Amino acid sequence: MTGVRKAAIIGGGVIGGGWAARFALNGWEVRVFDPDPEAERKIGEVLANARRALPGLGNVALPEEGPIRFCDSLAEAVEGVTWVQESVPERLDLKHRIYGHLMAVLPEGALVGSSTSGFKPSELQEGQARAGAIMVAHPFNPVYLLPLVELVSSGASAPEDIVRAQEILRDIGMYPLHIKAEIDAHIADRLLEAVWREALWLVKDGVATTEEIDEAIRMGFGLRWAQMGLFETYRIAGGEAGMAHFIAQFGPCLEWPWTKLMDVPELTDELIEKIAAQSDAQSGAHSIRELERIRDTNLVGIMRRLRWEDWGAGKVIREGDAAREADAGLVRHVDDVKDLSKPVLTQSRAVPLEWLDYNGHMTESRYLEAFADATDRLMEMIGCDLAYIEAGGSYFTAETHIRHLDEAKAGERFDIRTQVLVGEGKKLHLYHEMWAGERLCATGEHFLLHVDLKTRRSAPPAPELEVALGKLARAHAALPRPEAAGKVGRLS
Ligand SMILES: NC(=O)C1=CN([C@@H]2O[C@H](COP(=O)(O)OP(=O)(O)OC[C@H]3O[C@@H](n4cnc5c(N)ncnc54)[C@H](O)[C@@H]3O)[C@@H](O)[C@H]2O)C=CC1
Ligand SMILES: C[N+](C)(C)CC(=O)CC(=O)[O-]
Repeated sequence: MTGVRKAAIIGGGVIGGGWAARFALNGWEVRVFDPDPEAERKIGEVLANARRALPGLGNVALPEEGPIRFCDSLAEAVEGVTWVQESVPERLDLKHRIYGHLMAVLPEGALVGSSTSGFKPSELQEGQARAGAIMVAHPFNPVYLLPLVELVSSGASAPEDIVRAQEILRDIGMYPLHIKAEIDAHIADRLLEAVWREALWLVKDGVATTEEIDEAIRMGFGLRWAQMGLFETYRIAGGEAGMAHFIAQFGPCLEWPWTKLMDVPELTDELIEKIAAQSDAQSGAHSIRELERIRDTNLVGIMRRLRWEDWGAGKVIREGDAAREADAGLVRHVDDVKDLSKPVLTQSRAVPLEWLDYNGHMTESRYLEAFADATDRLMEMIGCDLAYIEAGGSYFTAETHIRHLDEAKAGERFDIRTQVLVGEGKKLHLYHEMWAGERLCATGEHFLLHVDLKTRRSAPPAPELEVALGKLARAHAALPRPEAAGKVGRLS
C-alpha cells in the first residue's frame, strides 16, 4: 500500500485496543483518543497479548512496530491520518456526536471506519458533513488475530473510497468482506444473534448450563465452522448427493418446532444472575487476560494449520506473507540476492505461539522446523522449486546437527542466514545461523543429497540447478568456515 500509514483510534476499549494493536504491529503509526484514564493501561495489556500472538501467525516478519500515542483531543488524534477507526460504545447518539466533532477536523481524503456491531452506514451518516467518508468496518474479537472485517457501505461512499478502505484493511492483514446491502447487524452478527438467542432460551428454560452449551459448540460444530462455514459443511452432510439431498432430508425439520428464534427471552435480573453465576463457575478460575491468552494460543494453532492447507483464514495469512516478503528482505531466486558475499537470508519471521514448550521458550523440535524451512527456501532459490520436484528431482537430508545457544520467546522476531559450505554435484552442505537481533540463538548444519525421485537414489542435479548452486557456492567459498561446522560441539 502506498501513502501515509497513520491511523486514529477513537475509543480504546476491548475493540479499539485490538485495532490499535493490529495497526501498530503492522507498522502503522497510531494515535488513540479515549477519555477513560485507564485506557492506556488497558491497551498496554491488549498490546502485550497481541505481541505474543500476532507476529508468529504468518511465516514472514511483520514490519517494525509503529508507535502508539495517547492524545488529549480528537483533533490531535486525527491530525495527518488516513484512517480513523471509531470504536465507542454502541449508541447511535454518541457516535453521531463524535462524528459531528470529527468531521470538523478530519484531514482531506481520510476515511472513517465504525466498529459498530449493528448500525447501518446510512444511520451513522445521518446529518454528517462528508457522510461518504463514513463506512462500517465491523471487526471480530480478537481484532489483532481474526481477519474478518465486514465493510458495509451506503450509496453515499465513492467507489474509489471503498477500494481504498479495502486496501488499508488488507494492509493490516484483514479480510474485508464488502457488504453492499445495508441490514441491521450486517451478516455475521445476524447469524451470531440467532445462536445467542437460542442459547439464552436453553439456559432460561433450564435445559442446559452455560458450560454444556459451550461444550455442544466447541466439541462439535464449532470446529467445523472454523474451517468450512455452514454451507460447505452441510454440503458434505448431504453425502455423495450433496446439497440437494441434504435439503430434501432436513428441509422438513424447518417446519418442526426446533427453534425459538422469533421469541426473545426477557433479560430479567434472575436470568442475568443465573447466566453470570454459571459463567463464573465455568470460567471464573481464569482472569480475562488469561482467557484471552488461552483463546489466542488456540486460534493461532488453528489458523496456522489453515495456513499450511492454504484454506479459509489461512489463505489470508499466506497472502499477507507473500505481500511482505520483499520488505523483509527475502528473495525467491539466487539471481535476486543483492550481496552474494554474505550468508543469504532464508527466513525472517517470528516465533509462533504453538512453538513454545513447558519452559516458556521455543521448543527443540521447532528449531529443526525453522532450519528445514530455511533449507527449503535455499533449495527454491537455486531452482529446486515445486515444478522441479514434480519433474522428478529433489534433495533428501542425510544428516543434521543443531546447536541450541540462546532462548527464543513467543512472538520474537528471528532471521536465518545460510552459508553454502559445499554445493557441488549431488552434495549440498548448508550452515544456518538463527539470529534474534544481535543474539545467535541456534545453528543448524545440514548435509543433503540430490536425488532422482523415481529411483529414490542419489543423482546429479539438472544443469540449470547446478549453475545457480555453483554461483552461490563459489561466492560463499570466500567466507570463513564457521568454527562449529563439522564438530560435535559441547559433547566432545
Ligand atoms: N465487544 C465486542 O465483542 C465487539 C464490539 N464491537 C463494537 O465496537 C464498539 C466498541 O465496543 P467495545 O470496545 O466492546 O466497548 P468498550 O466499552 O470496551 O469500549 C468503548 C470505549 O469507548 C470509550 N469512549 C466512550 N466515550 C468516548 C468518547 N466520547 N470519545 C472517545 N472514546 C470514548 C470508552 O472509554 C471505552 O474505552 C461498539 O460499537 C461495539 O458494537 C464490534 C465487534 C465486537
Ligand atoms: C456481541 N457482539 C455483537 C458485540 C459481537 C460482535 O459484534 C462481533 C464479535 O466479535 O463476535
